[in-house]
Amino acid sequence: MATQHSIKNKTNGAEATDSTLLHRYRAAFTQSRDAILFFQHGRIFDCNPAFLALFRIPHRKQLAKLDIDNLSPFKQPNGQRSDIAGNIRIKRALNTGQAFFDWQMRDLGGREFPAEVMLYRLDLPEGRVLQATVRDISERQAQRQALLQREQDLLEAQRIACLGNWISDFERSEIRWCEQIYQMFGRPQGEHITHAIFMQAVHPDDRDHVQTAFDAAMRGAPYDIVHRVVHPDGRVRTVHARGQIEFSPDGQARRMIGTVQDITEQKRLEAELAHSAITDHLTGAFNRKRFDEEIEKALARLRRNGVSTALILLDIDHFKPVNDTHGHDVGDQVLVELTHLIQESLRVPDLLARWGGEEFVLLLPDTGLSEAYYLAERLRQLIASHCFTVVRTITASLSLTTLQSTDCPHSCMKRLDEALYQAKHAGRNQVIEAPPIVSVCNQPH
Ligand SMILES: Nc1nc2c(ncn2[C@@H]2O[C@H](COP(=O)(O)OP(=O)(O)OP(=O)(O)O)[C@@H](O)[C@H]2O)c(=O)[nH]1
Repeated sequence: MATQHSIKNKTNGAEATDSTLLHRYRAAFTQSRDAILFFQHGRIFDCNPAFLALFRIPHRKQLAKLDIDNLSPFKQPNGQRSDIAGNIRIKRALNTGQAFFDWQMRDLGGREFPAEVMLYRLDLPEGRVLQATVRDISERQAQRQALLQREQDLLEAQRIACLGNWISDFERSEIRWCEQIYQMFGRPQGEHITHAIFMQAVHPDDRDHVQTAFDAAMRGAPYDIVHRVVHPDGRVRTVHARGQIEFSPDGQARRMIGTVQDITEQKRLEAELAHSAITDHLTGAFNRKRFDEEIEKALARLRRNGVSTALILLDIDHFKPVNDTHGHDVGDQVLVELTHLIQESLRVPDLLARWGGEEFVLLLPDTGLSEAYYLAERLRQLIASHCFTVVRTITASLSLTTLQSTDCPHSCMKRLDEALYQAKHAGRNQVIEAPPIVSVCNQPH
């Protein structure tokens, strides 16, 4: 008795479940937001409301007149004819049971839109039919397009800023560079980059510096370094790299993520600025600022190591008549020519500065009085024998001295000035040695 009752319940339960399921399937079909249709031999014989809405079919009765080809434009965006390309996919679904693809659709109002299509073959007692699920992906594509556009904008901004981004993946032992960095490093796009290849591209003189910064970054310090890179063709660029290590929860360094900026041009401008700050614009000789720095260093060297430094002061004779007779431009030209003439006679450590107007000063490290006299005399003769543009002949008067440990810049320049005055008074075009007196410096400097 008990067994009979239980079978009846089971039977009732099974009947109830089937009808519920049918109800649910129907609801899923009619309420689905995806457009679903069934077709056979190109004719649609059933669809859900989402399909009618998506393709703007006003009434279900119109389905009878509708061919599956009416739902696509004549050609797909890749130029293929929709009917031919569509048939290939239908055949694939019939043969293999399914086919998934992206497709350009067209509704009855003529609006075209991209869609994702899933075709399933259904083997029904009345024959093989195809179920198609069509999903409008125009919004997704618009989002993808916007994302692509943003990526391109970012790349463009990075290009303008000469900036690139990189990831050093320690787990895979590789470095991933953006396009920009391959250009910055002069490497072929897409080359597999390892730490060793990166270090090879770093200027040999900067490698230790980069490795030290990298090791510090591995201990958690920010990676922030300026270094040079050498292109395979030998060109050198200067870059500013910044990065930060990412650690896993157990404290393992997983990867370093960062940026690198090409600052070659900025460095060139800085160097140009620094150079112009210590250079006389007309002649290209150093200016007084640079001379003042160098004389202080020479005095410090003398006091520390007893290294002798000589100074020569040079003043063009009768320069005023040059300007008065030939004009200021010719006077300028004489100053430039004279500078080149002197510079060609100097050693690398010697420094030529324009002291003012038509006066120049030479600082000669590691030079004694007799050597300085020899150079001064040589310069005097060179100037007197040189044929200057327009003016042809000019002469110069020179004085010289060596730095004394009790000197200050002011005292030795005073000594030189006095000796130069004597040279002028003695008839110009001559060299006078300033007596090496022990000076007491009371001038603030
Ligand atoms: N063209 C040109 N002339 C300059 C420049 N700086 C100074 N001078 C000129 O140099 C001349 C110097 O004249 P003075 O100080 O009288 O000396 P000098 O005529 O050379 O006579 P001595 O030094 O006594 O032999 C002046 O005419 C200045 O105008 C410059 O940058 N360009």
